[in-house]
Amino acid sequence: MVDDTAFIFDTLVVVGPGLIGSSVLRRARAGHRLARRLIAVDSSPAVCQRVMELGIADEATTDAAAAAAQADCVMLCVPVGVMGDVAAQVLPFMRPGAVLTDVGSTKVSVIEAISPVLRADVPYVPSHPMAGTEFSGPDAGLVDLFENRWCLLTPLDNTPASAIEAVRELWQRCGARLREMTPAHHDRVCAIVSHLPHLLAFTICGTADDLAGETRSEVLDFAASGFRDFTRIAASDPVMWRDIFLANREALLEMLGRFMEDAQAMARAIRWGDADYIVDRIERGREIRKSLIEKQQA
Ligand SMILES: NC(=O)C1=CN([C@@H]2O[C@H](COP(=O)(O)OP(=O)(O)OC[C@H]3O[C@@H](n4cnc5c(N)ncnc54)[C@H](O)[C@@H]3O)[C@@H](O)[C@H]2O)C=CC1
Ligand SMILES: O=C(O)C(=O)Cc1ccc(O)cc1
Repeated sequence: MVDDTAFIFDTLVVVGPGLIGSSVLRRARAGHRLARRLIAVDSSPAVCQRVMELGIADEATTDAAAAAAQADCVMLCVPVGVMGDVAAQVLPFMRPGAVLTDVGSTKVSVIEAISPVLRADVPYVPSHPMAGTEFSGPDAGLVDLFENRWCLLTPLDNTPASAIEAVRELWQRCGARLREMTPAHHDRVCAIVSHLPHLLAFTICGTADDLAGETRSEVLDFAASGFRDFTRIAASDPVMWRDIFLANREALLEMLGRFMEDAQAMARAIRWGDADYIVDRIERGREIRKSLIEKQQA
């Protein structure tokens, strides 16, 4: 049991204090007893400087090894494509018993990338807060980003219960609700609820942009009619989403295949005037929206 009147960790090191990392730092700064001391690590000196200007860490450095040596917990908040490299930079310097965690949007590939450099005396708890925005960087963080949102944990068979409990407590103090699942199940779920919607948003914006001249300017002028909601998601960070698509290739392609079949079925219903099919599909969409509102996840 974690003592809920004490800090969970003495020193928390957040590697990659962008949208997600800086939101955790802001939460820790706001008196939720995540950690007594906060160190931010980023490969960009400009990000380190900004973190200090924002006052959301006690220290900000590009020296991952020196920070890791002081950590009771290292949280990796970098794009999923560099998780393995960054883990290799911090793990050799971590103290025995310190906890490693990450916030990556894909889990099988991140665990595969980190596993070869893992140490038996450093427990690793993979996590994924299901909360975010289309913005990036340390200025984009929000103290209440995780409030009432799900955070998914995908512990390994040998992850000690005490480390899982500490990471659970950290997310709970960020306001999140916790669920545990296997990494493979996580990746299938996220492929349909998060990764495919982003793929569709990027694609529809590209399709609209490919339309010639006049029509393109009309897209911008009259976009309020549905298109606008896609553009918010399509404004997300290219490196982050490139990495997610490549990392979750199999599950994403499976969900895309199913979607394309269903889109074909809709096209067929429209061609043949199958009004009942069309209405049924729209009603299912409305039901899903209604249940999200009821669950306060809309
Ligand atoms: N943006 C979102 O809505 C969500 C993102 N995630 C995951 O969280 C992670 C971070 O995403 P964001 O906070 O959105 O990204 P971000 O772009 O806002 O921040 C990432 C930070 O990592 C730094 N960085 C990149 N490579 C590095 C390296 N090799 N060494 C040290 N620092 C490095 C960048 O300079 C940047 O400051 C990603 O793995 C993403 O999949 C998870 C949930 C939601
Ligand atoms: O901004 C949005 O709509 C998001 O979907 C944010 C988001 C992005 C990536 C994740 O892994 C989880 C949440």
